[in-house]
Amino acid sequence: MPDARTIAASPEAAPTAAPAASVPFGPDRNGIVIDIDAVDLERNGSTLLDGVSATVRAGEHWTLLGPNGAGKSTLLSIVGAHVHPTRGTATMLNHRMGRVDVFELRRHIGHVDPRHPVRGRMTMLDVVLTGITGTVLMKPRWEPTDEELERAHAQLSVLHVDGRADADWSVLSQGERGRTLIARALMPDPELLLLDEPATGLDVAAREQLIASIDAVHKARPDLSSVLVTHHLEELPPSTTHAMLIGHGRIMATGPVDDVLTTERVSRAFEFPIEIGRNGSRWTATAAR
Ligand SMILES: Nc1ncnc2c1ncn2[C@@H]1O[C@H](COP(=O)(O)OP(=O)(O)OP(=O)(O)O)[C@@H](O)[C@H]1O
Repeated sequence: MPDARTIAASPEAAPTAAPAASVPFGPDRNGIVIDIDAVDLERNGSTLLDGVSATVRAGEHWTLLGPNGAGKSTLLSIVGAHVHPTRGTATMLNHRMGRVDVFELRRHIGHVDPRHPVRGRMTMLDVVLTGITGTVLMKPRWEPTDEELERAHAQLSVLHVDGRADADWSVLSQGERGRTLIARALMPDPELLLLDEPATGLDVAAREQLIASIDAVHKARPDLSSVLVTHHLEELPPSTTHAMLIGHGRIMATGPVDDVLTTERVSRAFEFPIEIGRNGSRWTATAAR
């Protein structure tokens, strides 16, 4: 059995940390949905996050950018209430980690994880419906209501894949899977949507459709806030409002997207000369000559 010191130092989110909350899950009275304050995360003797602070308000769409190993997914796992900070505080939807049942908190956060493990025979619609139960598999003896079925189809329709609702997961393309996972994450009607490299492995057409779908979701749900992790500026939806650059577990720049995504700041974060450009509502990044 682990001793008390091991438990206290464990970064894994304890499932039953505190009594059920009476405060509703949503923005606080200042409209803040994510409040990360002076967060450090240590694992196996390494510092993965070092003094990270971030504030996200309702309706903002953030991107978290940085080189491989910078700490992006680690930060997203704290915001998704999967990992506790070693030091500092993480408050999402007006509930601080350590004082809230993380399972309850997670039900209000849509998390699109490209490594989502679908098992057994499931259709696209089945996978979307598991967003209601918060499970990987269809819950035994659980049946969706007509309203839930209608909502699942409506989500797939916004993402332009409703025609494939009955297709088996095993035959879906990467792009169809990506959009299925977004629809799944939206099923509980979350206040916060986290997207971890949603365009990984997509061809250019599927990537463009995905970006258009994310924009459509932002338009359909103006109160929704989102955080999208990527390495590629070309993958940023035009609806992106803010950006954070992260390097070696530290924040390098944060603020409105046009202030942060500059040639100088991006080059510093990636430790490589990169020229940032705009192509209409999109961003480009090329090696500076
Ligand atoms: N359990 C762990 N123990 C020690 N180091 C870890 C652990 N988990 C992650 N790391 C390290 O933490 C650093 C940050 O990892 P993270 O996955 O957050 O980076 P990232 O910015 O998302 O990277 P990528 O762009 O490559 O996905 C990496 O160097 C990784 O090897």
